[in-house]
Amino acid sequence: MIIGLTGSIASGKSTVANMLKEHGLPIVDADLVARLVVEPGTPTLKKIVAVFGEDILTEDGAMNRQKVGSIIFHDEEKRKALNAIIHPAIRQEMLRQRDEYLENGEKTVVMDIPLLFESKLQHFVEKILVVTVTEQTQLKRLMERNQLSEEEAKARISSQLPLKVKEQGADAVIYNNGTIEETKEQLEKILKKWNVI
Ligand SMILES: CC(C)(COP(=O)(O)OP(=O)(O)OC[C@H]1O[C@@H](n2cnc3c(N)ncnc32)[C@H](O)[C@@H]1O)[C@@H](O)C(=O)NCCC(=O)NCCS
Ligand SMILES: Nc1ncnc2c1ncn2[C@@H]1O[C@H](COP(=O)(O)OP(=O)(O)OP(=O)(O)O)[C@@H](O)[C@H]1O
Repeated sequence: MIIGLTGSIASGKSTVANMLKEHGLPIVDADLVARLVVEPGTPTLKKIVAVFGEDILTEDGAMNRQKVGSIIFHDEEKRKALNAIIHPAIRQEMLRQRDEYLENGEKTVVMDIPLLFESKLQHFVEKILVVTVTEQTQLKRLMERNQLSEEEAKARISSQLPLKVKEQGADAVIYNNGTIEETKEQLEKILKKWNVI
């Protein structure tokens, strides 16, 4: 079974992905893949520089993530331009990793894709698991984790579809406002229902 794990920024996807890892399930992580495909020397980074300019590089030729983030989360056109360059490369590498796990005999693969709904990737997966929180919790956790101002955190949140919309498209929802233990209990119930554990 291919499980699509999604939610929105700081809703708790990585927290749940770690719990899935503890069950021995393989994870294909879109955020990690997004880092891989822009490593220095990659064709994707060259295309990004051609559009965004040399200013977005650090001294050692890597993509300056903070700088790119501060541009794209405040400018929809720039975000679309970045997505158009980087998303095809991310998709290709994610499918390669998924197929490798399946070829190695894994029965279940988890694809952690923050933008599953925004990028209309529902067809990549068989079951959709949405990790959700209230807007208040999301804002608080994002500001704390990334050391962002309220304005910066809100810009990031509003660049994604509302969590309420994602909940409606889910096969199962985990409400991650409570303790980590409560989240773990919800996850285990769902995995049992899906015969994964
Ligand atoms: C903008 C970048 C450089 C910021 O890097 P940074 O290290 O600060 O954040 P990180 O990569 O860990 O992403 C954190 C979260 O931001 C959100 N996010 C990232 N990119 C986007 C985007 N294009 N649109 C909306 N939300 C996004 C996701 O929820 C993601 O989980 C980076 O996120 C990036 O390269 N984004 C484009 C690729 C992408 O769309 N990634 C999302 C997964 S496919
Ligand atoms: N149940 C919880 N109780 C307290 N803190 C939590 C809980 N779940 C997650 N957090 C914290 O909230 C922050 C966001 O969680 P996490 O990194 O798992 O979100 P995410 O959805 O993967 O975010 P992103 O899309 O930005 O990568 C982290 O600092 C995490 O430690």
